[in-house]
Amino acid sequence: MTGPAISFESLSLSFGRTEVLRDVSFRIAAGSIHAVVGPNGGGKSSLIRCLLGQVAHRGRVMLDWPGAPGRIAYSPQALQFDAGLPMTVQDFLAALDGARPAFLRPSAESRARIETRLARVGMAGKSQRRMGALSGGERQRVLMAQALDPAPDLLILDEPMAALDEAGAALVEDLLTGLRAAGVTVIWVEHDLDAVRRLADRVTALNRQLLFQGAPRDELTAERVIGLFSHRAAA
Ligand SMILES: Nc1ncnc2c1ncn2[C@@H]1O[C@H](COP(=O)(O)OP(=O)(O)OP(=O)(O)O)[C@@H](O)[C@H]1O
Repeated sequence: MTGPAISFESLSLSFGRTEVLRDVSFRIAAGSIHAVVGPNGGGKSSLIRCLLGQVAHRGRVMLDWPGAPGRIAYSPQALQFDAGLPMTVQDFLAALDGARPAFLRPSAESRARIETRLARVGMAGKSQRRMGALSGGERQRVLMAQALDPAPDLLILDEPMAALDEAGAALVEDLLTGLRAAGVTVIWVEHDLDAVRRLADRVTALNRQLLFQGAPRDELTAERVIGLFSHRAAA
């Protein structure tokens, strides 16, 4: 076991007058794959931003590590950047390494490591492609590549399969299975409920407030699923 347990306690978040999360409390077990599901605008990404410390919120988020705090990695839902930037995949991954100034050519060792990372996500040989020229799925794979190396102890995935084709989704499923075996804690925002049923240990459903949580096979019944996605986000 390398990953932490995570407790959200009475988490509330508002943007101006809009209440995005209301009194949300739940716990994620150490070393588990924990899915967060819910309708668009239901507050899933906002919950992640609270966990990452990116937004001021009420309530508490606590990480309970089994030993010394480990590495936290994050693969965001999307990457915002100017598509015209002359930035290659290699430039992007090297800049995130942060070991040397971004304008210097990465060392041979760093370039080899980037190639290995890319191969792991099915992007072998694409390090010289321009980031702005990648498809949505390829961009998603690059985001996964940066999250997986160095090996994380806590991995936060915000809709990793959203832009992926079937092969890409299968790759993410394989990666998740490997992460579980390694004892990594994974918090996984996902719309594909079949994938959640197959892979997640626990699921939490959010629509601004906590709707239900438990084992996916018990909780994601047909009725619940219809109820979950037939409404817009709560006002
Ligand atoms: N910085 C912000 N300022 C104002 N409102 C925001 C901000 N960020 C998010 N919101 C609003 O908070 C609500 C919840 O958004 P959030 O992105 O957390 O939902 P989500 O469940 O991740 O949705 P999706 O599945 O569409 O990604 C939405 O109504 C969104 O417009």
